[in-house]
Amino acid sequence: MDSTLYESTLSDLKDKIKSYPDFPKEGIVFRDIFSVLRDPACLRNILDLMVAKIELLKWTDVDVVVGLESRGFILAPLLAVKLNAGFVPVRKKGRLPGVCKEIAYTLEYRSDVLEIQQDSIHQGQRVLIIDDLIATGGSLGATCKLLSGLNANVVGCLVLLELEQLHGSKNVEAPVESLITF
Ligand SMILES: O=P(O)(O)OC[C@H]1O[C@H](OP(=O)(O)OP(=O)(O)O)[C@H](O)[C@@H]1O
Ligand SMILES: Nc1ncnc2[nH]cnc12
Repeated sequence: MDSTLYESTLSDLKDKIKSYPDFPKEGIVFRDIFSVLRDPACLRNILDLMVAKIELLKWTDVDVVVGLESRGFILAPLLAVKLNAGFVPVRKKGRLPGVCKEIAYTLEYRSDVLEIQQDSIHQGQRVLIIDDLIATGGSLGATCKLLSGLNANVVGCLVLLELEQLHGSKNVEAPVESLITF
């Protein structure tokens, strides 16, 4: 994709993302990806732009795409198909059967526990982590730690939106890239 088209498509997407002040708590400005996903052209553009970014970063050679529950589950499997990779979920505690590894974490507006199935990734597999958004980096940081515990080779994390002022990538041990910053 040529760089002028890339930039204008991103700028158009950014303009269409709706923001909700004081949701889900006072002081949080909630950036709602569903306001663009419902538009078929925007959904297609998001996918194309994410693939273009992955190609630019040379992150294409991956075995597994990991997605974070729940909004990460929308984009991760779509990208896994494009990259000819498998999809592995990281879920909130108590939802995955079998032996799981867990980690407690804090995000912009609450705390929780994340889990991954122990047999879902093999030692040395190349992993790309996908989520909709990075705020404090709590969720992606915890996911990287879970994957380190499975001896995975995390190539990087790609998100659609980054909340720049929170400097979330500092809390993530793998490289973090985003398409749109607020
Ligand atoms: O960088 P952080 O501070 O960790 O925040 C980012 C996370 O917050 C949201 O998840 P959340 O679990 O709140 O909601 P969801 O279940 O709708 O994805 C979002 O989808 C990211 O995963
Ligand atoms: N400000 C925000 N908007 C949407 N999702 C979020 N997850 C964490 N912080 C968020």
